[in-house]
Amino acid sequence: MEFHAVRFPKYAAKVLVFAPVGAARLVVRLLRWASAEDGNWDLRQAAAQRGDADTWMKLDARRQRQAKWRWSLAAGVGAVAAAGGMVLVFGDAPWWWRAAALAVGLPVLARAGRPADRPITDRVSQGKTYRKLTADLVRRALMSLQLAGINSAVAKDPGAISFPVEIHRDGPGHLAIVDLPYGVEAADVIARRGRLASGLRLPLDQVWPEPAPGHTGRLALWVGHEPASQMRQPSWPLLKGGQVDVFKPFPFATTPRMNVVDASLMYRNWLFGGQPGSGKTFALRLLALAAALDPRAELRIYEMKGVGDFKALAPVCAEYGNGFDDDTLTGCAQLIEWLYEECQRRSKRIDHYAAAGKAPENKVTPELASLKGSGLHPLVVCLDELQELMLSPHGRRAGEILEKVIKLGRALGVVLIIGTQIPDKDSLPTGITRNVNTRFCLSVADQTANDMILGTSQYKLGHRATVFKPGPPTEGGEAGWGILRGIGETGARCSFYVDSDQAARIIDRAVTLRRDAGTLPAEGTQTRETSPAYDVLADVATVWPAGEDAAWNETLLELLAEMRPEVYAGWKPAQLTSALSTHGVKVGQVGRRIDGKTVNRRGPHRADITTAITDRNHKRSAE
Ligand SMILES: Nc1ncnc2c1ncn2[C@@H]1O[C@H](COP(=O)(O)OP(=O)(O)OP(=O)(O)O)[C@@H](O)[C@H]1O
Repeated sequence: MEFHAVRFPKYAAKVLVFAPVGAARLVVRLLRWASAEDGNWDLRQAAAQRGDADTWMKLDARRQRQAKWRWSLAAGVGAVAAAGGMVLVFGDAPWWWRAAALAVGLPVLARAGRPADRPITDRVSQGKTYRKLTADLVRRALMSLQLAGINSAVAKDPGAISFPVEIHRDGPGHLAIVDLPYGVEAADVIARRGRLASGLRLPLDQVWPEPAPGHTGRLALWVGHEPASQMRQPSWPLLKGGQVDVFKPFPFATTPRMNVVDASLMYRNWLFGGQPGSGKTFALRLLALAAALDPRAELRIYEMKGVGDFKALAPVCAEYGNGFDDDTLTGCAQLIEWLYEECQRRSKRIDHYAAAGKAPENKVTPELASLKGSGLHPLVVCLDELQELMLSPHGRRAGEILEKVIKLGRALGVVLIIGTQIPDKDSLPTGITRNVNTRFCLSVADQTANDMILGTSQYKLGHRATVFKPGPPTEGGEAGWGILRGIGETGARCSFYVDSDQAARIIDRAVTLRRDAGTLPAEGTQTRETSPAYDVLADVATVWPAGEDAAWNETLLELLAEMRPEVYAGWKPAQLTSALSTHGVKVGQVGRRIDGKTVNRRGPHRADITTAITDRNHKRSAE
């Protein structure tokens, strides 16, 4: 019934189209019948071909006799129909008479008018498999999972699976809240989503088990009327128009029930993880597009896969890098260093505004973000495929600094958005994972990857992005689907889909917004406001203590700080070690005799510094 109810407007339109055709057809049929031509047509034809005029005359006389009464009957029917029509149209019959006549008459006419192969109503058997969720069905499906805990409990007590709330309609589907037998966890069921779907005889993406609040044995099983892949996700509400305020929520994804989930950028850091084809880049790009639609937000993007998924955004970026070559990775590492300095600059500015009473809680406010010259405008930095940087020689230091930036940046208007394919601890330092507050885990291969992205124990709690199939929906995959944690309740979400052409059109709008606001970066100028430039190799060589083959980091730092306090003041020895290591200089133990005793501390050898400088000069002249 419900199936037909939703299709009523479609049926009504079809009826209106086919009814006039049907009326004409019926009139033609009536006239043919009245003329009685069809009755002995074949016999008359045969007689005519034989030249048997006598028989033909007899047959035709018979036809005429028949036609006579049929014509009178047809005329009668015509007169009654015409009179009835006149009364309905011009008479003072009550409105519901007319409505009833239309309700009965039009479908009859439409039935006569429709082509034989196009029924007015859709056949239910052709529709999607729709199954009203009943307690019996859920029980049967749960039993089919072959979970010992469920089956043995139900064998003893058929009421071991209970429903604290009656199964009810919830959006375009039904929701069953299920209390599983004692000791069975909702997570055990969620891990067997495929079997559960089989038990319900439904496609996988129509069956959405999730942990329900209350206790770990409580399952929220939502079953859609249609598979998610067949439900048309609405297009991104910001596709055609609109602006974003990064301090306010904007649409980001939909739930399986097609409810819109809003996301926000300010005071957040995002981590996107997933295997190739999971839709990670598209989801991350959606956030970048949203940021582009706030003309105050400065965008800096590095995509280290090198395919140019973010190229459309380049015109609005203050900095954009694409690739995994040495230069791009170095650029990204320098951006991270710059971010850390920027955080320090911003925290001084915040102090200044806090003292003036303009930054309560020592946080960037929308007012400060909009204030030209405050230096506290939103800064959105996207680093996609971060594993490329982390696994490069820049990785260690970049990881350390990025962790600091994540910790500091949130209150300072710096939003970091990170995407990675490989979330192991070398590709994504745990210091970073621990400090992000919003995570979107798309299809991943295993529990480890799941928990690296979503956080410890999430897999155990039933938040499992392993259930999603990678690949675009056109090929049966579930790209765009993932578990979103940190915004509202943790659960399965599908990010809005915006293809590259649409992205380019959105950026056209963003360019206009930024041109009007005076924030469009001038073409070809990728600027970073920086501290005075420094070259650690050259600086170390300059301050090198005369006559020494090796020197302690501490000694060097003292000399460096004297030479360039604005750069080196406050550096820790480990910082010098890692700065030198990015240039290939190894820092080892250096022994010195102090008060007659040998003291070992870390430091570089002069020869290594000289070699590194020579190598660099060679490389530069080769380029
Ligand atoms: N939300 C979505 N809805 C529908 N299709 C999507 C969605 N997101 C992505 N896709 C499709 O899936 C494909 C893969 O997406 P994407 O390139 O973002 O994957 P990825 O996880 O970044 O993969 P890789 O790591 O290889 O770059 C895209 O070509 C796109 O067509």
